[in-house]
Amino acid sequence: MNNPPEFPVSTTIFSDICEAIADKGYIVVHNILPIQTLNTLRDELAKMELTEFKPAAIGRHADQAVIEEIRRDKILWIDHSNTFAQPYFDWSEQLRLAINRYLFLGLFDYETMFAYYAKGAFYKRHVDAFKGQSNRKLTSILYLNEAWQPSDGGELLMYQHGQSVPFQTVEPRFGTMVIFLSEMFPHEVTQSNCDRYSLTGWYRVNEGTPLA
Ligand SMILES: O=C(O)CCC(=O)C(=O)O
Ligand SMILES: [Fe+2]
Repeated sequence: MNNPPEFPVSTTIFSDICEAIADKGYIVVHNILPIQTLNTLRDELAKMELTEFKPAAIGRHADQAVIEEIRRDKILWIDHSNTFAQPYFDWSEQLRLAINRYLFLGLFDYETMFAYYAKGAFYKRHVDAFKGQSNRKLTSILYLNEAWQPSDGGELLMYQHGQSVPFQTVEPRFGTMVIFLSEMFPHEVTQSNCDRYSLTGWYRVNEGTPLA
């Protein structure tokens, strides 16, 4: 067996993530980013007018009534023009390079959005990418809810395909990140009983890259 590539000492978390993705397809990590980075993301998110958040869509063909049956979150795409998120983008880029080096996934770029679930919002069971139909390969979700309580709901439930009992429940606590292969796990967000904030990203392969 080949030795895994070496990682800089300060980034052993990347090797842990790569190993977990290779082994079981997902990982949940707590306190994943420096507290300053998390605080900045939370502060900037709080400053953004919630009116800037738009109801999320699902594919091209569903009408708004159908969408609201499936998901009630509101989203706001962010990119490099949002300079406050640079440390987050730098970290995400290091992860992309590590994954490509270790797993040869050919991740090409990264799209990311803030998601806001108001009281009562949810997202029914779905997969982020269908095999052969999407260039989304890897999903990352960073939670930014400081005083989260179990009674607040809004949990991420992860399923194996064909199973109706979740194998993993993730509480959307401040600084927790879940990373998973986008095609591999159906998942849902249970009804949130209070405001719930997250930063969701998808690593994509290049359009035109044949999907395995
Ligand atoms: O916020 C979460 O826990 C999951 C969100 C999700 O599944 C999605 O945006 O596709
Ligand atoms: Fe999803």
